[in-house]
Amino acid sequence: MNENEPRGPVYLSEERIQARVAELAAEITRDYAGRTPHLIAVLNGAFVFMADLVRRIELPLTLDFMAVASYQGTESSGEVELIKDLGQPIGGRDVIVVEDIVDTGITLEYLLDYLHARKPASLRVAALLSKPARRLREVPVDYLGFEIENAYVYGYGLDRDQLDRNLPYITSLPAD
Ligand SMILES: O=P(O)(O)OC[C@H]1O[C@H](OP(=O)(O)OP(=O)(O)O)[C@H](O)[C@@H]1O
Ligand SMILES: Nc1nc2[nH]cnc2c(=O)[nH]1
Ligand SMILES: [Mg+2]
Repeated sequence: MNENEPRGPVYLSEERIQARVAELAAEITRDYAGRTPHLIAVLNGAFVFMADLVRRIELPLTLDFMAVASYQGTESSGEVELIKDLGQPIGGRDVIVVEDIVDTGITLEYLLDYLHARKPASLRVAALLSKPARRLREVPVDYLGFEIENAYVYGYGLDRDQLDRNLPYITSLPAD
């Protein structure tokens, strides 16, 4: 079998992802006209989405990365651990948090509390994927790529036991 063949159903093709990322970037470009947004991606999962998104935003911008972890394998531990803090202050900045997926919402809730306390001028969220069926915390997503059903997905930055983050499309684990 070809190593690059999808293992499960292709959930979202590379073409669909790229088209949607371009739409989100156009919305951000319109909404932040005249400003210099500061994008903060959440490592590791959001690194691919972040790289594609920023290259399509037609504005001056700055960016940073934070790292948190709450998942072991495919299950959330329910506790968020800060692994890498902000590299630059965000006081007075127009911050956009960039996430690959909002699942239970626990990670995003933690991040929004953490960032809000540092007094940005504004704070919004861009997430490629959302799984509303799994939500345990109510969290805002201002720029959403796709709402998806309750399946464990991977590829395009998202991992399957740390592997497959490099797939250019998104696929899913077959149901048990
Ligand atoms: O809404 P939640 O249930 O909190 O889940 C979403 C978070 O889980 C994943 O990250 P993970 O902690 O697995 O680390 P990773 O980004 O390094 O894959 C994903 O990238 C989100 O950050
Ligand atoms: N890779 C991956 N990470 C997640 N973190 C929370 N939900 C998911 C998911 O569906 N896939
Ligand atoms: Mg993550």
